[in-house]
Order: sequence, then C-alpha cells, then structure tokens
Amino acid sequence: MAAGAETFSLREVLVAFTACVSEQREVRVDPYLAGWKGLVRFLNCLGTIFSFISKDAVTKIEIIENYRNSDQRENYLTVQSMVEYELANGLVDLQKRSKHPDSGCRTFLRLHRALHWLQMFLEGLRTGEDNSKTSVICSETYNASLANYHPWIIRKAAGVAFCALPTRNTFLETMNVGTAEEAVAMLGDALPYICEVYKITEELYAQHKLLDLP
Ligand SMILES: CCCCCCCC/C=C\CCCCCCCC(=O)N[C@@H](COP(=O)(O)O)[C@H](O)/C=C/CCCCCCCCCCCCC
Repeated sequence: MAAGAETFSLREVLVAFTACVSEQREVRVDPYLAGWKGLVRFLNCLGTIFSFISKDAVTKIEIIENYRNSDQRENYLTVQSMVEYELANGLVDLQKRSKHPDSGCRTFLRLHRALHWLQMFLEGLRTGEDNSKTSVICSETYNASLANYHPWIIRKAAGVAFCALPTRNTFLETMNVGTAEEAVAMLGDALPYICEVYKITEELYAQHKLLDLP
C-alpha cells in the first residue's frame, strides 16, 4: 500500500454519499463529487498501476467542479437542475461529440456508470468470504457493468491492474474504520444510500433519454 493510505476514511466517503439525496429526491452535485474525490484518494493509495483510472476520474470530477465554480453554478447544484439547464440551452451533444464534448450531462453519466460498478463491488466485498480475492470481486463486477462501455485496451489494462489488489480483509482494514467486520457493517449501512443515488439518477437519465450520451 503506498503512502497516504492513512488519509483515506471510508466513513467520510460514505457520509458524502449519504448526503447526496435531498428531501425533494434530487441528487446534490457537491457531496457526490466529494464522495468520488475520497474514492480517488483511496485508489491512489493502491499504487501507480491504478493511476490511469484515477486520472480519468479526476478529469471528470474537475469538469463538473468547473461548472460548479462558474457563473452558472446554481444550475449545477443538483443533477436535476443540470439536466434541465443543459437540455433547455442546447448544451448537450446527443448524437456525437462535437460542439459540447464535455457537457455536465455526459461527464456525470460516466461517473454514474462507475457508481453502478462501485455499488456492485462494495456489495461483493460486504458479502464475500473472509479469504475471497478482491481482484476476483473487482473483475466480476467490472465485467458485469462498466466494462460494457470500455474499449478492449481499457478492459485489458483494468484487468491487469485488478491483479494488484490486496486480499479482501487487508482491503477492508485499510479503510480506517477499525476491523474488517466493522468495515463490513459500515458498508451495510451505507450501501442503501449509494443505491438510492444511483436509482434516482438512472431514472432521470432514462426519462430524458440520456443514457447513451456519446
Ligand atoms: C469504499 C472504498 C472501496 C472502494 C474503492 C474504490 C475506489 C475506486 C475509485 C475510483 C474509481 C474510478 C472510477 C473511474 C471512472 C471511469 C469513468 C469512465 O468510464 N471513463 C471511460 C470513458 O470516458 P470517456 O472516454 O467517454 O470520456 C474512460 O475511457 C476510462 C478510462 C480509465 C479506465 C477506467 C477503468 C475503471 C475500472 C473500475 C475501477 C476499478 C478500481 C479498482 C480499485 C478497487
């Protein structure tokens, strides 16, 4: 495990995702990005072999953060307001990337797909046997989700990187919430919130036919 693992806290990441859904069932962008930033910190601790993954995640987080720091920041407060604003103003490339290659909607969609993987991966970790291999949980959940959107070369590189993952219990213990059992309990508490964020976003994107944005 590379230096910096001590700065990662599973609790902080999960708290961020639990704060995402508003009373009106809207998905708040800031805690969503905070959750991903915490995950990227964790990924960076796993070694340089994961750099190509964390760089892509950081690029996408920064694109959306830039919208949140622009004079249109209020329109990017929630995923719902972002979708409404960008669609109403023709800011989304619907068929092919051209005039708006980095719209908030297409960028958020990439993180949303990754959230589906995360949800499955954490569930796999939570329910796995003590001695199960994180690399296997990771590749099975990746192949069942995110891999469907990635070209061969990315799938291959991801598969190689997964082999560097530590065992399940070492992995759980590096989450800085106590024993592996305590980490499992925390995952059990937090997963319903992550699932809810995923479900609300999926429904919103489906409703606006945005699930295949180029
Ligand atoms: C609670 C702690 C335990 C879980 C720790 C998980 C840490 C994961 C942290 C970050 C995950 C990275 C999310 C990656 C977002 C990828 C978005 C994407 O699909 N990008 C591709 C498409 O983008 P465009 O070209 O259309 O702009 C892009 O091509 C991808 C490039 C990089 C490869 C992405 C591979 C993703 C593998 C899944 C993550 C594995 C992490 C394993 C560590 C446990």
